[in-house]
Amino acid sequence: MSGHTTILTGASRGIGAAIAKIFLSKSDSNKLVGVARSASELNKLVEEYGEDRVGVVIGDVSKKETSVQAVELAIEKFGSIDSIILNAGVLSPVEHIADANVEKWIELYQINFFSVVEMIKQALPHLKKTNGNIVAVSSGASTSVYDAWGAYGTSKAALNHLIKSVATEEKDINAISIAPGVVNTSMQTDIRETFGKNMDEDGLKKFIDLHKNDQLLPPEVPATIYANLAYKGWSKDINGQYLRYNDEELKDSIGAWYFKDKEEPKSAFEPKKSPAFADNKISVIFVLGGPGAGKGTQCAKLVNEQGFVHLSAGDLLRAEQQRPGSKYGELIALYIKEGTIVPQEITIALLEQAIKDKYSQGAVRFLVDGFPRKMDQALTFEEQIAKSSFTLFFECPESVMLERLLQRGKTSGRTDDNIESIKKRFKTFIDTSMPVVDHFEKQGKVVKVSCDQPVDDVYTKVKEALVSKGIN
Ligand SMILES: Nc1ncnc2c1ncn2[C@@H]1O[C@H](COP(=O)(O)OP(=O)(O)OP(=O)(O)O)[C@@H](O)[C@H]1O
Ligand SMILES: O=c1ccn([C@@H]2O[C@H](COP(=O)(O)O)[C@@H](O)[C@H]2O)c(=O)[nH]1
Repeated sequence: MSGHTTILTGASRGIGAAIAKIFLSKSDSNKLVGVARSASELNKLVEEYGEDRVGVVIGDVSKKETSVQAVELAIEKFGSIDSIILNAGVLSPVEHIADANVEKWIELYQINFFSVVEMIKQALPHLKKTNGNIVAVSSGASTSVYDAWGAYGTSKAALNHLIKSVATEEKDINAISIAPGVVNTSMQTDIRETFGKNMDEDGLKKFIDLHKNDQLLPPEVPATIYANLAYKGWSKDINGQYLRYNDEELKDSIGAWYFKDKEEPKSAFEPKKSPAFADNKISVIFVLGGPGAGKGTQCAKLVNEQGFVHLSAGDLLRAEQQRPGSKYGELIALYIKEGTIVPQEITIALLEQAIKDKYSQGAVRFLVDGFPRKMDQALTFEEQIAKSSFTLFFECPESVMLERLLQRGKTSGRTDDNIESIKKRFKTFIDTSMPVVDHFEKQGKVVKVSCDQPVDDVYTKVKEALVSKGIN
């Protein structure tokens, strides 16, 4: 039996579910034993990747038999264990120490800490044979105090120490503890809706604001780091350490793709930087509409007849995905197939470069197609690159878009022109992209064109829309 086998706890939701998918899509020879309390999501993994690559253990990680079963299953089914990813964890009880219900703290420790000791102990003899990797999902709360998070924070601090200890005691294995950043999972929903009542107002507001300003990380971002670490390992000099998912120290080990500056969210009092193309040096029209509405088709006509430069964010991402040596390739592929929005840093960097290249060749009129798809992109683009003149929005019934995409899928070769991805893209469009259209509409900067007609009829309306905005 060959390939890399990992055991992943907390595999059915949030970061764990994303790690499972990313790990399994990295290589057809990767195998996973997923551990979770509920079966449904793990069974979906079995359906998608096959019984010969996915083993399932349904159980409570705080029970010894769950770890024993996971290790036994990995060995029986796949023959070895190359890594374990210790992700299962709970946040509750969120309460001040003065009010501590110690029984509840012990329950939390059973899950967040003792289950990890047990799983490491059970897997260790097998990990030693493969010089395997132990990757623990820690938290920023292990080193910083968050109000009323004493139980969780101390358990994660203990986890960091455990990882350092095992890396020191066991020379044949590697162990590392990584904090995932503030991630858009059900834990954040619980903080906002339930646990927050015991936190002080300022502490809770930070989380509410991150959510409101669309600054929570998609689970795929840290999940990619965890999957890569488990799969590829890391350099000796960081073995045993606690790091954040975007720390520079990880860069060399995994060629990671997502390293944000370590700066905190900007203060409201900081002076705003002006965009790269201030003072109307260029004109930018955002072209938005549902998947398959016909944005690309109409943009192509405008390029031919009116001399615009057409930049499709989707095309730029697909080109970056294909570019040999791209460190973002795998990540982009995953987001596109899932119909979700690639982290803005990647897309905006690609767009900025493309605009600068074209500008240096004399271009000043840009159609930016399929962007911004998310509020954070809209705000960052207008702050850092250029203000948009307006948004051309294509309205189209979903049934028509579906038909067009399925038709296009017969020849496009796109990984997202299939019914599963299309459904996800429609959902992302409604949930994530429509708020951008609403945002610009409130500023009186949206022109709508209905596009459920033949291409040339739509084009006539597009030209009228441009004329209404002073463009001939
Ligand atoms: N008005 C139209 N009538 C019929 N078919 C159309 C029309 N406009 C576009 N199409 C076809 O529908 C498909 C989707 O069009 P297009 O690629 O332009 O959409 P899009 O909005 O850019 O899609 P995506 O967001 O997925 O990139 C294409 O195969 C195109 O030929
Ligand atoms: O700003 C963007 C634009 C696109 N994406 C991703 O690409 C696919 C395909 O985009 P098309 O415009 O249909 O070519 C889209 O579903 C997203 O996954 C993105 O992340 N950010």
